[in-house]
Amino acid sequence: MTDKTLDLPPGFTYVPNFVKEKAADDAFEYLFYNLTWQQPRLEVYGKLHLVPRLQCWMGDIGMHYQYSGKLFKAVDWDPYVLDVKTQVEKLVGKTFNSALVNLYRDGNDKMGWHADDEKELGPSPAVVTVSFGAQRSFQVKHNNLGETINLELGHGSLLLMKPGVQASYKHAVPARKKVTQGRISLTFRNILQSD
Ligand SMILES: O=C(O)CCC(=O)C(=O)O
Ligand SMILES: [Fe+2]
Repeated sequence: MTDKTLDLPPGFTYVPNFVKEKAADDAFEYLFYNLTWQQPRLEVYGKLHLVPRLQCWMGDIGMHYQYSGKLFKAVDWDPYVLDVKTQVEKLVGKTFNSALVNLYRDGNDKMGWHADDEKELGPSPAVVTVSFGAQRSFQVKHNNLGETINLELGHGSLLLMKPGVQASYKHAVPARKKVTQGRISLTFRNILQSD
């Protein structure tokens, strides 16, 4: 696999047209209407807040995921997401047993700064994001360097964060008030322990 965008930080690989445009259009529509979306409440500094996006956690049977002190039980693989997973695994050369699927209904929905560094992912996970719908900024910031790098994740694109990235960088999807369209991201992960 070659890095298509040369100014990415080390450990990041971006593939703009991982899913072709027409198939990506169909994928957005299909996922939007067919997944069971949830908007969990998470506790932040002792107060419960609805997460500012919708999500669907899926994976192999028995997978669960601890996130901000809350346990999410995976629903069964959606057949289309499973198909994308197989293509991702071929490209990346790693296997994944779960996916957090995020729906940003419009530019008000967002995800704050974090690393995908939950202990269930192991010390040095690979995380892959496949995006459908509105182009959104994906910001990346090194833990010791101030600079925020803006990546634009397009419709049908794939972003790979290689092993090691989560220990050094945080990432976020900031609000973009002018964006009126939705975006869905499939974020493939490998959870080490299961029931
Ligand atoms: O929507 C995205 O591209 C990023 C999502 C993300 O960082 C996550 O699910 O942990
Ligand atoms: Fe993340």
